Amino acid sequence: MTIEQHASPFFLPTVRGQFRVAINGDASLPTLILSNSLGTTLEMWEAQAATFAENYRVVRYNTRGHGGSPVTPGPYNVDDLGADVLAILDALDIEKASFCGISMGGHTGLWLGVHAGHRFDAIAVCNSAAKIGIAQGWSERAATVRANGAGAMQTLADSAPGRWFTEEFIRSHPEVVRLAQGWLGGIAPEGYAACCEALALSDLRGSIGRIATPTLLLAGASDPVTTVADAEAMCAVISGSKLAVVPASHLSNLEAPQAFEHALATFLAESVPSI
Ligand SMILES: O=C(O)CC1=CCC(=O)O1
Repeated sequence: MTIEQHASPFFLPTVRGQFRVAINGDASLPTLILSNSLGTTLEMWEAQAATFAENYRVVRYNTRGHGGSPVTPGPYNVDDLGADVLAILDALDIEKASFCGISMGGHTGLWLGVHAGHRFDAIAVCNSAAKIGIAQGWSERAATVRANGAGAMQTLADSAPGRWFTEEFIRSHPEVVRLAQGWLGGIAPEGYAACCEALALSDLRGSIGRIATPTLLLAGASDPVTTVADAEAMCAVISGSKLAVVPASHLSNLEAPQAFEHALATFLAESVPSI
């Protein structure tokens, strides 16, 4: 397929189904692919797409189960989520890219570093961990969502701000908080539950030491979900990796976009050839 600018999301056919994708930036630039967190959509990267499109062809996609991407019956596993990224790159004829994912998206980035590092110049793992949360918690959340459908998504959206943002940000930026809650409220229950199960099943602690691609571990100083200690633990075992801590909670690209973009831009400039 000829890669053009698709600033508005479109449906990209791949061997693993049709994914909702948006592309910003000139086709001659190196590719940066952005991966969303659980319960959000590619719209979470609006600010970063605008910033990084000056130097990169920015490809955003919705993870399986989310916002127009395939909602196949679960459970999913992280192999599915990683293979989807490779299918999207293949469908766009992109041999090599840089990757930035947040939370579940960052966990997918770790899988890509372990299993397909040759396809990436650089991998940024933001607000994430080699094992996110505890399996039982994710399995229970998946079961609740399956049992209660749209009502459960609304309940999760109501409680999301405390998991995603600091109290100070919730007070000062209610419009951003409402926007993010709206993304979660619109996710298909089966897709959300199936991704919870992927997080329940996945434990990459024993394999991330094999990552040889330049890796950034970006943490939010006030993140209660995936902590600075989680990022430090990954940094200790991924050879040559870098650590950055930004003043934010879990959705740090929304809460501290300037600090997030500065850390990511610095890392990419050091890691990506010809930038
Ligand atoms: O529970 C949440 O909403 C936070 C979260 C954990 C993994 C992820 O992607 O988001």
